[in-house]
Amino acid sequence: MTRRLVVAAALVDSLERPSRLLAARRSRPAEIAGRWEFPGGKAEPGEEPHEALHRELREELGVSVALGTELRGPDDGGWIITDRHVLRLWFATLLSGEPEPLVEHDELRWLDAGTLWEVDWLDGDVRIVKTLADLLG
Ligand SMILES: Nc1nc2c([nH]c(=O)n2[C@H]2C[C@H](O)[C@@H](COP(=O)(O)OP(=O)(O)OP(=O)(O)O)O2)c(=O)[nH]1
Repeated sequence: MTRRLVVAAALVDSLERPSRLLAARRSRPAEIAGRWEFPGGKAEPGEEPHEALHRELREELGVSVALGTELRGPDDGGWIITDRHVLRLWFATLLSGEPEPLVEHDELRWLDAGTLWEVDWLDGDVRIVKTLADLLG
């Protein structure tokens, strides 16, 4: 089965020395409402992953970002997050705008190494967060 590509951002305070990461709480759909994730969404057919990610962050958070490197995962470079979706994740920092939960999120939180597990991450994201935990200073 081909999984749908979801592109998302590990939005951090600094690409060189990240210490804080932005997590977003889903407000819908009901099955995952209240769980936390990396902001992002599905790439449209024919859309480049970077282009899709800039679009999603603009729509969801109202920000523009600079993209850094990709945090490559074990599943052909991506991260299988559900039966139907594979995630690709890029580091990013803010260029303009202050992130707001505009659509499909109802809360945002900046987390550091000490608070990373205070939120209830979506099941598929847990192993990604474990990998990121080692990178947060
Ligand atoms: N954006 C995002 N989605 C995730 C993460 N982890 C995870 O399991 N998912 C799941 C939730 C959804 O079932 C799916 C992504 O779909 P989405 O609803 O964010 O996509 P979208 O913004 O394009 O929304 P839509 O137009 O399809 O409603 O992947 C994550 O960290 N970020």
